[in-house]
Amino acid sequence: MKTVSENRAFGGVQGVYTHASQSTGGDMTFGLFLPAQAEDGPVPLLWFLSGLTCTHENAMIKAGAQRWAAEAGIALCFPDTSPRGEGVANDADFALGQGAGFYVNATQAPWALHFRMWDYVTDELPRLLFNAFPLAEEAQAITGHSMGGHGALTIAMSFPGRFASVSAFAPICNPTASDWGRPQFSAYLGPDESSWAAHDASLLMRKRGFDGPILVDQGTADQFLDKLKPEALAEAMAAARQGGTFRMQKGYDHSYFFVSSFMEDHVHFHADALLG
Ligand SMILES: N[C@@H](CCC(=O)N[C@@H](CS)C(=O)NCC(=O)O)C(=O)O
Repeated sequence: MKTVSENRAFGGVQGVYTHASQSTGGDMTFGLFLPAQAEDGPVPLLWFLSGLTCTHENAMIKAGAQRWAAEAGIALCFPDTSPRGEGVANDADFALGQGAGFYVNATQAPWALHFRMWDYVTDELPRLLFNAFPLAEEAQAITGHSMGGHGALTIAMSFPGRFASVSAFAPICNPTASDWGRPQFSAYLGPDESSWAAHDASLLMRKRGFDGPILVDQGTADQFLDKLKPEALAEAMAAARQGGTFRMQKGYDHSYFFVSSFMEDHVHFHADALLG
């Protein structure tokens, strides 16, 4: 692992690191914020998974999470959203290929070679982080924006007991029924739609739900509402009798102005679950 940069922030350190990844077969970059409390021992970890077109950097510099995480004594990890590089498959559509890994393990050519973001985020990167940094493996929570909200929700429901809490900002809620989902799952996972269900938060909600608190925020003026399908997740939560909070935020769009507006609430929500 190589250090790209480390900057003092809110009494802690915002770092950026690269490492050779086995799951994606190339170098991967991530951001990690360690609060000052990490100098005295392991701290809880909140994952932030980002959306389409994002690298590790967008949320790190625009979501405004560090201030609240520093106060709560929680670390933040900002993974990249896909493998990258010249030898890595890509597509002219910004919603497929580099910057659009959708947090799945691709099984289809040409994607299967590198696009293994499920393994990367749920297995390889956690192992690396818990070995290299003062982080408490038993105290994890997860959040994300848009495609990253989809990743956060599907990962949280797929690993019962791993995450104390899950939240999402404008998540892609029902990708198997959306233009943000169907083309990508066809490309990455192939035509057999039965393999898609494990990556649809609304279907997982009806099947398993999440054993812990959930917070979802969605702007009513989001330009991508027809693709995000918040109603599918809200209906699934009600049908599954899932405890949780689903908020429609009047007038907010899809941007990081929306994300940063509600970041304090989300970090406090996760801090309550992680620290009691
Ligand atoms: N570039 C796309 C929009 C993609 C987009 O809004 N991406 C969101 C996540 S789904 C984002 O976070 N973009 C990067 C940023 O705002 O920093 C378009 O023109 O329609």
